[in-house]
Amino acid sequence: MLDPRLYLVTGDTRGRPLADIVGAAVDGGVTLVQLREKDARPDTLAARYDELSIAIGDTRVPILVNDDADVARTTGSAGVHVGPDDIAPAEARDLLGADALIGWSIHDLAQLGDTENVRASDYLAASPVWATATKTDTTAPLGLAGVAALRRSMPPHVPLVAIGGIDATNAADVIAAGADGIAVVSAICSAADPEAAACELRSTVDDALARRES
Ligand SMILES: Cc1ncc(COP(=O)(O)OP(=O)(O)O)c(N)n1
Ligand SMILES: Cc1ncsc1CCOP(=O)(O)O
Ligand SMILES: [Mg+2]
Repeated sequence: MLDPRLYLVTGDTRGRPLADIVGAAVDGGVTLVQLREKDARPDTLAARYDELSIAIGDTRVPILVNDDADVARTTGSAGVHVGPDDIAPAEARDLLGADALIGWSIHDLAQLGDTENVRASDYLAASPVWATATKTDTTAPLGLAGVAALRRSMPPHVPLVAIGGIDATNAADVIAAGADGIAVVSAICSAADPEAAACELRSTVDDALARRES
């Protein structure tokens, strides 16, 4: 069962071992992990996947691989996240099968018209909500109004995660706008205490979801 509330996408750890950061973040309440190393070769990515898999232990938190569906398949990972420069979700579904988790980056409302790929996706990612130094080659930021517009236009049963410039100060706004979870890189990977950072983000998201549902 996909729990999109707090999604850690891996990134710069300020010199600390990635597996330590991911393990701490999962202890702090991360519900989903994506291994994202844009410059890694497939064998390096697969080795990193194995390290993360050990780090999360028996928590059952799913680990997805960014971009590379072949590595996702050969490592036995939970699935893949794809965007405009990657294979399409429907193609990833053919490759990985019905049980895989497949996420798709959404940049504008028009993309929702691609019903084959929306249907092939387990979640959609509003990308980016705000400009971020972590990824500079993005399309125009959607803002909170863009998140709300996507949520209104999407199939109601499909989870929407929001990514880009999200931290503890604005996470509740993103949930209030209609996201079902937040995806973060720097708010956890760059934090002095990644477990505490994850814990704060998770309770902020949980509180905002409870307010939205009350
Ligand atoms: C959860 C999540 N959302 C969006 C992205 C961005 O994917 P993409 O547009 O393919 O860009 P890269 O990550 O490949 O640079 C993501 N990775 N995760
Ligand atoms: C991978 C990705 N896709 C869209 S924005 C982004 C980076 C988000 O990083 P941060 O959480 O540090 O803003
Ligand atoms: Mg990509």
